[in-house]
Amino acid sequence: MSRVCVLGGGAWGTALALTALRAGRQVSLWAREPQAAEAIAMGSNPRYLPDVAFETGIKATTDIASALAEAEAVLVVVPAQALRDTLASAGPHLPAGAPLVLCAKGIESGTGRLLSEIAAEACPGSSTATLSGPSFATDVARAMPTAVVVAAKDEALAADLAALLSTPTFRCYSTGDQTGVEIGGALKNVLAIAAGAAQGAGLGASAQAALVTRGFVELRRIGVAFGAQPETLMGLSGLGDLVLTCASAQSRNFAYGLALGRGEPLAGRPLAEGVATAGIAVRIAAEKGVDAPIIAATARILAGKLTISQAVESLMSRPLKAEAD
Ligand SMILES: NC(=O)C1=CN([C@@H]2O[C@H](COP(=O)(O)OP(=O)(O)OC[C@H]3O[C@@H](n4cnc5c(N)ncnc54)[C@H](OP(=O)(O)O)[C@@H]3O)[C@@H](O)[C@H]2O)C=CC1
Ligand SMILES: O=C(CO)COP(=O)(O)O
Repeated sequence: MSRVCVLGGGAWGTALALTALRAGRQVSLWAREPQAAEAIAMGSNPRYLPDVAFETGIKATTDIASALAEAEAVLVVVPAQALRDTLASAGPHLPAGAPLVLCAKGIESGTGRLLSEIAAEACPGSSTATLSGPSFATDVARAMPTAVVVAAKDEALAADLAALLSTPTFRCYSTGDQTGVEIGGALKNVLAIAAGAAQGAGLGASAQAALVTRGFVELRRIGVAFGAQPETLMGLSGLGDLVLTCASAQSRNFAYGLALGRGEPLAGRPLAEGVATAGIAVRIAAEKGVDAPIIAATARILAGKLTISQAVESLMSRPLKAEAD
């Protein structure tokens, strides 16, 4: 494999296209807007990576068929809720045998499908992998040291894709636990909103640490209920990404929570995947019989059904029991 196509010209799509370029691959990229494609081809992405100038060499286009032509691997880097429609557009042009590498973090809000399940429905002939882990697009675009994981049920495919995308500054581990990697990436976004809201509401550093730690327990419980391996949830794509995004306003999910906690306007903010994932995560947890009170409280706050102080009161007054986890 040496020809990589990236679907999506946002922050993460651009950063991953640059990584593939730096790994020595031929890289095409599909963006919806002509200005975006032109800028990326010329070494900038003013809307999504405003402060980063980068090398040229990405063949960016608004023509999805030409972007996909001859691709040997396809990185799908549009928001989770746009994945199904994007794959429907890409499907007729996918080169035979090219795996889909799913790079978004979320769960489909209407159906509860994981992203690999959406891909299996939309492109039944394609194999899929998931790329996830603690990695801010600006860091990656600037070639700052970063480690992620590529997961596929076919472990040899995961290892091949990890080798395809690794560079001296972008270290890709590989695993066969795709479900574990997907769950970690989706749920950490919800918890990052909660952590940002706690900070914005001035609840203090002790509350913040309790929230992240007990939130991780909920992420792990849900992951295990899906059959994920606990080690995966403890790894880069679970705990690692949770730690990153719950501690930095560079995270759009954390920043969304911060604005929420401060009572600032939320309309028009950058993409925060956790907003669409929170409600469906609660439904999934309930279906699996998993107790997830922090995720549930976050969803209710986002839906305007609970204030942050009511959420704190309800979480702090839950009956204490000996916690096995
Ligand atoms: N940014 C980051 O640091 C990281 C992001 N991710 C994940 O990657 C995914 C994408 O995030 P990111 O690139 O940062 O997001 P951005 O908001 O930066 O970019 C989103 C991109 O998707 C396109 N897009 C939006 N809606 C649709 C749609 N309905 N159909 C097709 N394309 C659409 C946008 O195009 P247009 O401009 O035309 O609207 C844009 O190119 C998310 O799931 C995120 O969680 C993962 C790791 C790191
Ligand atoms: O997933 C990310 C880092 O690993 C990016 O987080 P945000 O989408 O919250 O910015």
